[in-house]
Amino acid sequence: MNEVTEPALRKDVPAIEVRNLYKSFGDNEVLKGIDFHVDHGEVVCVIGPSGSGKSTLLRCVNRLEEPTSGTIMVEGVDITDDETDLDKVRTRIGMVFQQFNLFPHLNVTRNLTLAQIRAKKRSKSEAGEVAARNLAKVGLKDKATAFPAQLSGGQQQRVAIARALSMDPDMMLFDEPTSALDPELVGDVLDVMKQLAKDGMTMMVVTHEMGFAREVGDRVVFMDGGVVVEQGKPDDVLGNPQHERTKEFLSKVL
Ligand SMILES: Nc1ncnc2c1ncn2[C@@H]1O[C@H](COP(=O)(O)OP(=O)(O)OP(=O)(O)O)[C@@H](O)[C@H]1O
Repeated sequence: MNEVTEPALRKDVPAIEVRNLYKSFGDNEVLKGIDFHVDHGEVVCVIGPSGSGKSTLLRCVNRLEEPTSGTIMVEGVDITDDETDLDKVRTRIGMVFQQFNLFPHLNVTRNLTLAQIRAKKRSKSEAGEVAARNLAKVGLKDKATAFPAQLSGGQQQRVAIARALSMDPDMMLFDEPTSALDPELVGDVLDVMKQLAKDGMTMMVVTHEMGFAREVGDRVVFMDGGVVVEQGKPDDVLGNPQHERTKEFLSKVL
């Protein structure tokens, strides 16, 4: 079986580039002209109040939501163009959700190998090797045969990260990956994400973890009311915000 290989990664354009993006759900205009980008190897943390459109922006980036208008380029490919083969682009994007979305009836290894075998056409043994390598990366080598229900929420989220990594993504999107976790389990997941960032992974992280944004983010983007209000280096946006809306939000969360 020949593994499916993807076209070469374009480094001369941003990993993600969003231009003038609008998204409405019925009468509710949630994104109102967003310009946003993530460079290769960059960690961009998107923060903002509940309902500001952070998750919707992230979900538009791999077309889990269809934008109302605007352009989204992923590694130079226009994913808002109807002619684009979305599946090919999606395989380059690893996605981690608030709810871990593991298959409950499959053990950890099978959770990691299923998509590799189906979408990447890897053999079972090859997929198993990749799975083992990524489980080791998230510190869960000893859980290969466990079922999701036997794991803590933090362990399940680390399995979800390992599953995404097993598809060899060029970039990872995280949608509030620690929001569903008990506080004492959050650190282990953030540590795995920190290591990924150190290894050079391109990351877009929607998060309420301001400590993570400050320590790990290369750039922080503050959204409110469906627009990007302010963005810049974490120490600037979080430590010396320029806009009243940013100041007001940070006064509540820091
Ligand atoms: N599938 C959907 N159908 C209808 N409305 C939606 C849908 N998804 C999101 N919305 C609405 O879009 C708005 C923005 O939601 P979104 O989840 O993007 O915000 P958020 O900034 O990520 O908030 P939170 O931090 O609470 O997750 C909300 O008013 C929400 O109700």
